Amino acid sequence: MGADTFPWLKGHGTENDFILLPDPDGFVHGDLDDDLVRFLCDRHAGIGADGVLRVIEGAKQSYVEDGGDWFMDYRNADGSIGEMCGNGIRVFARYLAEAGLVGSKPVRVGTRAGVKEIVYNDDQTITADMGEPLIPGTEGIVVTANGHDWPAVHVDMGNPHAVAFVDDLADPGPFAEAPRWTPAEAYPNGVNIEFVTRQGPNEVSMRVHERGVGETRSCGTGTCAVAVAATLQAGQSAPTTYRVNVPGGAVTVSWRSDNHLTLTGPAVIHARGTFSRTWLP
Ligand SMILES: N[C@@H](CCC[C@H](N)C(=O)O)C(=O)O
Repeated sequence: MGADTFPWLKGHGTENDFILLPDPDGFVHGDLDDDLVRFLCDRHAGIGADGVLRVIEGAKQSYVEDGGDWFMDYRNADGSIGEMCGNGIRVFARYLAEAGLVGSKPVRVGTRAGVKEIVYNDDQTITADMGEPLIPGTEGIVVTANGHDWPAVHVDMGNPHAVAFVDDLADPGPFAEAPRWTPAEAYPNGVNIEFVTRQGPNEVSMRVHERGVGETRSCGTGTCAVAVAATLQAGQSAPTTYRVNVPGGAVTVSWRSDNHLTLTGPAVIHARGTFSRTWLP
């Protein structure tokens, strides 16, 4: 279903890359087809990306009650739905600004994990209010990769995360296999797994294996989960601010005293084109 040809753009935030599909009225793509998402994200046969961000006017979508000004319909590269995407929302906000869709009021972006407010900073970074973390438990979860086991902290940022502190970021290995976790019931819908080393009192480095994608160069919700876990690990409490280094760059996460997290980082749009459905296999 959908139009024979449609416009696309590509952008990234700390090299977590996304294909944007402008669909203001929500009818170009109908209910976005998993096969189309997989094909677009394929790095060999398609355009290549970690996920797809469909841009729909908030009032014209029917996925959530409050779609904000603009709704971000996020899909992982395997076609699955992710409730929220912290790098994606900045790239989405960059697209809105460049397309002239932003007024003088802060933009409210609707997601399946609630509405998030966006601030455009003078230094060209973008800040998203990521809302409050849920911390279902800090004990009992173990992640396994490359023959090693690590205890992990469960932090939910609208989507699920398991954060494991490691001695060396090389330890989890090259992720030839997806890391596993126990108990299975902790994450019935799968999980994003972050491996973290502490670099200083307020600085950490991480690698991530994303649910529905594989290892990526960055994960914004993951950086927030990591900042929460690092704060707790250090015996600190909000307000804290962490620099979180990822393979694709660095972001700043603040855990404010009102319990909201803010995520600040870069976001760029770097390619655009027109896609023809006749190219689909
Ligand atoms: N890359 C994202 C997270 C995308 C969703 C995730 N893979 C999931 O399934 O929860 C980010 O920047 O937060």
